[in-house]
Amino acid sequence: MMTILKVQQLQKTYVVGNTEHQVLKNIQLTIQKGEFVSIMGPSGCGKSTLLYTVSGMDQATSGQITFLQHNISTMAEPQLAKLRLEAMGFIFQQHHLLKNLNLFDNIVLSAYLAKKHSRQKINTQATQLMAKLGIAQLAKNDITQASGGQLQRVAICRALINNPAILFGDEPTGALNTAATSEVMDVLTTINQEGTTILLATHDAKVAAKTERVLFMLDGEIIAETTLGKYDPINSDLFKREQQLNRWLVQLGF
Ligand SMILES: Nc1ncnc2c1ncn2[C@@H]1O[C@H](COP(=O)(O)OP(=O)(O)OP(=O)(O)O)[C@@H](O)[C@H]1O
Repeated sequence: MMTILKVQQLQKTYVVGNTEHQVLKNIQLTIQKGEFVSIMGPSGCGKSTLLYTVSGMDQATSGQITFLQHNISTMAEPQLAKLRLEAMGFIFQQHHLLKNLNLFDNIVLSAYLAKKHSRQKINTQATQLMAKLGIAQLAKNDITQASGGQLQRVAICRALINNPAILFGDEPTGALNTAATSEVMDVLTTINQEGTTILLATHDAKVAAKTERVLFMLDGEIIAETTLGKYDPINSDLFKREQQLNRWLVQLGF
């Protein structure tokens, strides 16, 4: 096993007026390459802050964050931005696609900016990704010509275009209906099976039940975790996984 992300004694404090608000308290977290991990916990417990801090989008107050061989905690912003572009993918509750570009161009834009590969190679990769996610026919559409679930799949293609080592998701299914949530989770499961490490925050136990390991946060700390093992859409008993997770969440008072 190879550790992809190691977080030690991470603290994050926001100062609002004269008041310090400690949002992350002494977080320890290790993610192995290839894992699919979710973070649950009540609203305001710090899930998003944790994702943004470990990915270097937000600065830690103290502690150490090691991503691959990079010490994120001490990296300068230009290097961090390059690392994020080349090695991390992000999906959010809202797709944040640009409305003046068609869906294909939304996907390729960050890879064109990264300039690591020729446009021809990037276009081929985008076409393959869209086909894999079942949205090839939407390439020329704009964002008003696709459903919420389809747009989120476009956002996933965009996040994967630079072949990131890790994909972060902040409530990636939060704006979707049940059917679209299930579709997106199946897509993420396939991507994970193919080797991409995934860390996502979710309120939804049905989403977390499809992940391999679930962390529970309360008031800025990870207070518990449970391992469900890899979800296999063909052979896994999803109902059993959901029951197991719900029992655990009830024990935690969630
Ligand atoms: N930029 C900021 N300045 C001040 N306080 C902030 C800032 N961002 C977040 N917070 C506070 O930090 C705490 C944790 O917020 P965060 O969004 O990380 O929680 P969360 O668990 O993701 O919540 P939700 O599930 O509702 O998205 C909250 O009390 C929030 O108000």
